[in-house]
Amino acid sequence: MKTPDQPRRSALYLPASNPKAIAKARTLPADIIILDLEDAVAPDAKASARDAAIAAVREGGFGDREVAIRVNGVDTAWGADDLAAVAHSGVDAVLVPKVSTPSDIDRYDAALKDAPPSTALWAMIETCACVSQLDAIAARAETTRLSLFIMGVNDLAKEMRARLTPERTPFLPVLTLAICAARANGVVILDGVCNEFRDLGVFRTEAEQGRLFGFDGKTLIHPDQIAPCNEVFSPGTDELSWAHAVIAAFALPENAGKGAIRVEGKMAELLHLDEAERFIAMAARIRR
Ligand SMILES: CC(C)(COP(=O)(O)OP(=O)(O)OC[C@H]1O[C@@H](n2cnc3c(N)ncnc32)[C@H](O)[C@@H]1OP(=O)(O)O)[C@@H](O)C(=O)NCCC(=O)NCCSC(=O)C[C@H](O)C(=O)O
Ligand SMILES: [Mg+2]
Repeated sequence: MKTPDQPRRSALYLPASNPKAIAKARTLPADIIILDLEDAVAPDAKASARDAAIAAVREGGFGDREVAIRVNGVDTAWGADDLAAVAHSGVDAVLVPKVSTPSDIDRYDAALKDAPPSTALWAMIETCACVSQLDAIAARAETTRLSLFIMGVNDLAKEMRARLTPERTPFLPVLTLAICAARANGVVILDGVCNEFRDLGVFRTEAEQGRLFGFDGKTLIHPDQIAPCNEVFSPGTDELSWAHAVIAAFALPENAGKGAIRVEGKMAELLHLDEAERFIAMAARIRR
């Protein structure tokens, strides 16, 4: 059964116009599968890709993986038909592109008003216009189906006219702002894609940067990126051993009522106890 707090370490995009990729996705260990109707699908294939995505969701076979459909923007030639079709598909989430304002979220939410309550609204963070309104956009999680952000670094690079290098220097402030807005409003947030799908060294470095910044997981474009991504976004052996040590130390009678203690030569506060419990719960969910 899918739960709101299930792991979201890896989210693989695939063009919904590619039946081989859809079949393969059912066998891959990604936590999330995103059937794309937007930028990965050519204009002539939009309508048939929409039908293929809905058919794939209805057919199922994705197991515990969450399945999302990324629709075309509501103001494009295909957006309204995409939204009408996906609203009744029973998909786990509808991912909407190029959100710029809080009212964009309201428009997409209204378009999904007849969808089952289990269908979530996920939003791409990839326009320059959204950057100054990230907190207000994330705050729509309170009043709409919005529950997850995904960074769109390719579109952001295009709009900013920035270069997308492995260090991602021009984007770091936006990544941080988006993470803070998401965290302040209880929204899950996934990092953008790494286009270098043949160089897993570059991919791993970028995934580790995303983990360091605080993302819950990363979006992917190729099956080869799934295993390193799951590894980077799972609590590591060192983190789990530290988490168990913190929990054990706070449980000692001599530490009862204390807010700050010494664990393995370092300070641990009650906030670290929360963090330790989060790691252990996450590891248990991944094992399940
Ligand atoms: C990038 C690709 C076009 C590369 O394709 P190709 O060269 O054909 O890859 P391989 O030959 O290595 O493929 C090996 C097998 O794996 C299957 N495959 C490949 N990619 C996927 C996938 N994403 N999901 C499932 N299966 C996949 C192939 O079919 C081969 O299978 P087999 O023949 O049985 O061995 C291609 O990987 C691709 O299309 N990737 C996804 C592109 C996509 O969806 N892009 C849109 C999202 S990215 C984006 O827009 C982010 C954001 O909006 C932003 O602004 O940044
Ligand atoms: Mg994009």
